[in-house]
Order: sequence, then structure tokens, then C-alpha cells
Amino acid sequence: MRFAIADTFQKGLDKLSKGDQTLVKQRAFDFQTDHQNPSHQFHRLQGLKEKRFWTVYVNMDIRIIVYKDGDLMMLCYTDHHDAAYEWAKGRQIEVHPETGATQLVELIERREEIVQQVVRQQVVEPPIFGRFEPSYLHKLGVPESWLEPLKYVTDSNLLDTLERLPQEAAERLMRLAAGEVVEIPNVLPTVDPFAHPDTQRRFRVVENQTELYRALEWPWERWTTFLHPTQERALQRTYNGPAYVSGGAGTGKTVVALHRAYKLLREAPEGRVLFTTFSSTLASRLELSANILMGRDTEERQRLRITNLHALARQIWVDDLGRRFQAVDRDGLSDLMAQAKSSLDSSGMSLGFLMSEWESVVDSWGIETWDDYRGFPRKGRGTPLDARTRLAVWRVFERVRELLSSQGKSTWNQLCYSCIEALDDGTHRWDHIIVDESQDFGPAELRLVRALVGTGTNDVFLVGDSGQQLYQRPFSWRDVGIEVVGRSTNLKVNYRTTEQIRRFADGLMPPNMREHGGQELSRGTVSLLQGEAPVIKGFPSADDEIRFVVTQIKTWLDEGMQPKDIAILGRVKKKVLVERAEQALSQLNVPYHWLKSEETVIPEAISLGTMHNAKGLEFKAVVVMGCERGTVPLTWVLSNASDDAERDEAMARERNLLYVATTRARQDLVVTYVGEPSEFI
Ligand SMILES: Nc1ncnc2c1ncn2[C@@H]1O[C@H](COP(=O)(O)OP(=O)(O)OP(=O)(O)O)[C@@H](O)[C@H]1O
Repeated sequence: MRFAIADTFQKGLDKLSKGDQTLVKQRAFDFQTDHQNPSHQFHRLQGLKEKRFWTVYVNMDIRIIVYKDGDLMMLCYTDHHDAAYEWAKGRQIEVHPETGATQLVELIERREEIVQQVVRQQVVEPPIFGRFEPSYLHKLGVPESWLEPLKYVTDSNLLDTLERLPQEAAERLMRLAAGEVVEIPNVLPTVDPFAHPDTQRRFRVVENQTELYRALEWPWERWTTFLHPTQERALQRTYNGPAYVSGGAGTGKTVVALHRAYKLLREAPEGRVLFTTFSSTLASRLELSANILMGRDTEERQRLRITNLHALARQIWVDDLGRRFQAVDRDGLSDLMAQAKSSLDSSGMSLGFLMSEWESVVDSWGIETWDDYRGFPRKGRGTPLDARTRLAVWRVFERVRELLSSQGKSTWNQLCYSCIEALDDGTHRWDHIIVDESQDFGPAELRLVRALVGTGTNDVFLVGDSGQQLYQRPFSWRDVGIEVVGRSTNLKVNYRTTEQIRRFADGLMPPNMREHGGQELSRGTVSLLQGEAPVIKGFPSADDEIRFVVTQIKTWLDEGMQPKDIAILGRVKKKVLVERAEQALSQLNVPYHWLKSEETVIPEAISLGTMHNAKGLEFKAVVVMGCERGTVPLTWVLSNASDDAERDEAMARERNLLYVATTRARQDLVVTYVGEPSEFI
């Protein structure tokens, strides 16, 4: 007997109470072990269009719907008795004649169902798909029975309709609706209909109890079992060198990276994999996801190290090599720069210019001598330097280096370069390296990554999104020995946020952006989840904003959300998070905690944090407070820019920050401001 599970089964399970979920899972395990046991009361459902739906008894109230075809048994759905029956009555399983994918098709008997939705709303709108040939739509994977009703779909009922279609058809229709040209997918000759990539995103054969256990234990984590064909291809491929997976927020880049790590660990029984990130908060949360995917105590998990790169560099330098490291922070560095400037500078350059030249050229690229600096190309820097000024600027940097060394301090970039030199004896520590948030790795960090792994097959796997770049200036990866041309994948389906939130967040960004591999890519993604439009609200005073946030969070809690499902984010700590968000939280009398790096366990509390600290995380509901002019973008960051090019880059990073913050929301997004709104919204 072959045993399979459908993603709809997990969706059904999600909706049940905790107690009922436990009963269903236990029954599913027992059924997998011995489906003939009479206690399952396994029998065919009568009077349905789909004759291959059977039912399993869980208790007086709950049923499991099973699809039985030859030697295949597939768990399809679970719910209370009548609802489970209704679900089965409205569906059937078909192999699509054009694409070859097995689909769970929602039965639609009458086009009136679709037309009525529009009439009810009393709007007259042009139909979206009317101009496309039905044969073309069929080839895109639309089930035959839906071709006629599709003719009546307008903007008002588009999302409702797509939600009822198989995912691959819905995604392609969404693209068409957005004005894209959608090519007919290649038909894959598959002997086993379950091997078709589109089938595997909803139906998976589970080989053993462990796989079933993993799929059922974390019903929210559907990604442990069902991947999009593009995700699957990116993670299965063998790469002859560094590979790159890009995609907007929520497109499952981290999920692909985790699966990739697991795949490499399974394939190389002795292999050691490093999974590294920029932010320590994300690294801590990734530990949890890796435990879900691989199991906490498995042999594979023991060979996987998850850490942010700076922590690893510190460990190599201090713990392994016994050397000293004390980081200089930005303020400390700025003081030293001012000191050096006042004693030496004859260049006439501003402190802002010197800081940015140091950060984006000298420190990033590990320039240690005048000879190196003299000929350095300074790509993309707005202010040109003649030879005399360059030398004067270098004198200041030389002095800063001396001052740093006399205080026993160094920058994180210097630490990375020191590690690279120390590792230069050929001892590479890892067999494969996976990098999440690669957009925030600068030249020093990427060179360290390069030095930590030998060059060869599947050496470095990077995932990232240039639209979420918060710390780095753009530069070419080729210049640090990372070439990804021909080994890049772009993910297009957003799994985190609703289409409404996605549209708002994508609207903040330019339609195309240059990726690190050098390619200009469209940022267009689609989401098949639906929800309320984001709420963007301004207030005359901070007190009004606070009152609104209190009421909003109370409503969410009353609706059944847990505190841990909610986050409040802000651009600045004191003026927004401490003075306004904390005020709101103290009135709510609900536990809250600051997002920080050291946590591996997420407390049962509302999260509070800066936009920077929210990177890579997600919550059901997010309030982004304090999005007023002057704060988003933050005036002093822009005014620190020493020329137009730098100002544009700073502006782009500020916009990316708001994009990061708003895309943390899965279901509800509220953006508030006091006075004038941010120019971004
Ligand atoms: N194939 C999938 N099926 C179901 N859910 C998925 C799938 N892939 C990803 N997800 C879910 O989508 C959400 C976003 O995934 P993930 O964090 O990997 O995205 P990301 O691209 O790394 O996002 P960001 O760049 O914003 O951090 C997560 O809740 C994840 O569980």
C-alpha cells in the first residue's frame, strides 16, 4: 500500500481544537500502520461525485476523508462529521488532461455562482479573462469545469475565485490578471502522476511514519512537506559553483535554504554544513525551523551549524585561535574619525564623507595601505577624488587605524579579514555553506564565506532579496570571487502575506531591481492568500495613535490571536518604540518582549522591536508605528549623506526597511503615523 497526504488535510487539521488534533493524528498513525483494523470503520462515502472518497472514524464527531485508488491511500481532509462530508461532496480528484498534474478540483456546477458574487456587489466591471481563448487557459492548468465560470471573473471576485482553483492555475491566472505574458508550461511525461511537480505541491507520498509524523506535528509548517516546483528545482539541483536564490519577502527563500541544508547533509554522511545569516535574531529562530525539518536530535542536525557570521568570526578568532577582539561601534569610530580629521585633514572633506568612504571602501574591502587605496576603483562612489585629496584622506584613515589599534579595538570587517588570513593555510572548515540574507553580506563577509569552504560542487548556496538590503552598499559579487550567473533562481510566489498586504508592500518598491548576480529582475510576486486591506491611519497626536493601537490589539486578542502572533515595529527605539509602543503595551496589560538575538524560544508575549530586528521573522498581525515624515525615512540618516549618490542609497535602504517591516505581517497589517505621513506611504 502507498500512503500519501494532501495539503488540504493539514488545512483541515489546523482548524480543529488541540484535543481533536491529537485524536486525528493518533488515528492517522494507526491507520497508516494497519488500515484494515475494524476500529477505523473505514468505508466508502455514498452519493458523491468522487467515488474514491472513503471515511475513517475518529470519534463520534470527527472524521477523516481518505482518497483510495488501487493501492494508494491518501489522507485528504478532516473535520466535524457534516463539514467533512460537505467538503468531500464538493470535490473530486482529476488528472489534468493538458498538464498531467493530479488536481483536487472544487466542483462548480453553475457559472451563476461566480456571476452572482458580482451582481450582489452591484458593480459592473469588465471580465478579466474574457479575451483569452479557453483552450489557452486550459493549457495553463485550469480544470475543464472552471473554463466557463472564469469568463465572468472581474476584479471584485478575482481573489475569491482563484482561491478555489488548484494553485498552479491560480498563480498563472494571477499573472495574467496583472498583465504579464504567461507561457504554457511544458508538459512533463510522468509515469507516476504523483511525481508531477505540480502534484507534489499538494499531494505527497509519505514513505514512513517519521515523514507522516513530521507533516502532522507542525500543521502550520506546510513547507516541511509541500514545496513549489520552483523551490524544489532550486534545492534539488547540483551546482558547479555558487548558486543564488532570490525572491521578494515571504517567497520561501529561507525554507529553500533549510531544505537545501538537509539535502546536503543527507547526501554526504560525513559532511558538515554551515548555515549562516547576517542577523543574530534570525539565526536563533532558524534553529527552531531546522529542528522541525530535521528533528532536534537527528544525526544530520548534529552536523549542521547555524550561526550569524559575525558570531562565527569571533569564535574562530577568540575561542579557536586565542586572539583578542573588541568591536568598535559606529559612534566610537565616528569619534576617532573626528579626532583624526581635526589633527590631520587637509582634504576639506566632511566627517560624513570620511565615515562613508571608510565604511564602504576602506573597511569593506580590507584596504590597509596607501598603495592599495591609491589605485582602488571606488565604483559607484558619488564624489570623485583627485590624487592629492585621496592622499590627504588616506592620512586620516591611517591615523584612525593607529588609534583603533592603540585602543585594542577593531571593526567587524577587520575581524573577517583577520580570520581569512588566519585560515589561509588551506584548512577549510565546512563542506558546504548556506547563506541566508545574503543581501546584507558585504565584501568582507562574503570573502570569509569563500575562505571557509573549498571551491567546488555545491560549495556556496546564497538566498536573499536586494529589496531587503539594509546594511550594505550594492557591489558585484564577482569582485569577491562569487559568480552565480547560470546558477540563479527567482521565486515568485509569496506564501507569507495576503495578496492585499503584498500589493501594498510591493507598491513601496520599484518594479525592477538589480540583483547581486548583476541581473535586473522584476519584483512581481503573487500571493494566493486573502485577507483584509492594510489599515494606514494618521493621528493628530501620539496619544491618539496609542489609543488606536491599544484598541486594535485588544480586538485581535478578543478574536483569538495569541500575544506571540502580534508585533509592534518602529523605525527608532526611543521616540517610537519606548515613548509610544511601550505606552500602548503597558495599557494593555499583556506580556511583551523586545526582539533580540539571544532567544531561541519565542515567549508567549507580544513582540516589540526595531524594523532592523524584525528581519526574517513573521507574525500574524503587525503594527508599524510612527511612520510619519521625518522618521520614515529617518531625517538624520539622509542628512548624513555626503553627496547625492549616497543620499539615494540611504533613501533606498530606508524604503527597504519599511518594506521589511510591512512584509512581516501574515494576515493583518496596520501602519500608523502622527501628523504628516511618510513620503513612502
Ligand atoms: N512551499 C511552501 N508551502 C507552504 N508554506 C511555505 C512554502 N514556502 C514557504 N512557506 C511559508 O512562507 C513563509 C515565508 O517563508 P520564508 O521565511 O522562507 O520566506 P523568505 O523568502 O525567506 O522571507 P523573507 O525574505 O521575508 O524573510 C513562511 O511562513 C513559510 O513557512
